Amino acid sequence: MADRVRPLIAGNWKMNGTAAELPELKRIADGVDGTRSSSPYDALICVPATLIDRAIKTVVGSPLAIGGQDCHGAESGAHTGDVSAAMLADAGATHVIVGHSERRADHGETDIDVMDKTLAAHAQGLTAIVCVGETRQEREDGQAMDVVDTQLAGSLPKDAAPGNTVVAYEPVWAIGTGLTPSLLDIEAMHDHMRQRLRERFGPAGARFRLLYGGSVKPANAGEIFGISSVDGALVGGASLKSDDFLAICATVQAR
Ligand SMILES: O=C(CO)COP(=O)(O)O
Repeated sequence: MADRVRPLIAGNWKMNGTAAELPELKRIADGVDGTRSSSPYDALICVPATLIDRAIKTVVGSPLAIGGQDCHGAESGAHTGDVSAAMLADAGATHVIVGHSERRADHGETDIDVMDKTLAAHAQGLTAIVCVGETRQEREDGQAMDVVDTQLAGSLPKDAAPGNTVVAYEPVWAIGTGLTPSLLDIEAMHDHMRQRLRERFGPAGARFRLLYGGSVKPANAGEIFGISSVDGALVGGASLKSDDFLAICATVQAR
């Protein structure tokens, strides 16, 4: 336990959330334990870019951090509709999700794009949460680890370090489906990723936080956090409800 990495419970609100949901965010902020230094875990909600500024004001004084869900790889310029890492940092975000499978699928983002976004995040002092994960077909074909290896190698820049980068393993087929890999499969993938990070980053590779994401709920969080190579979760649907998100946080504390 003592040598375990400090857990991070991160919520991804995706394209959900307007001013009407700020009271729900406040309930999460009020329910997250302790102060940043006394809490046994870090908690984060990644809200839509339009809500970051108001979210920061809503959670002020609580240990809950606020992040964005994507950033452009460029510092600024002619990219209509995009948001830069500098804009997220300016709004008060401390983290940003990059390479989520929904962006890889909906916007054709490649590993090179994800690496650029990660670098852009780092340049602004943001922690990048880099998402990787296989499709159902890739898992059925026995390719899951190869796919994740390629994504990790291609998306993580040389400057990635435990202090500026978190890796989230999110099997595409587990997202929003209620399906999850077996505990043994999650453990095998996380152990495998840890090994790859050690090979590439040396001793620092042991300290990157490795999150699991995909249908994490209060009912399964305890057993998932029981896996020693799982350092927290990236939670979608259940992060929209304060009761569910806080119940997931409570299971981390109990592990
Ligand atoms: O995509 C996810 C988090 O980024 C997971 O979403 P769900 O928890 O809704 O499956």
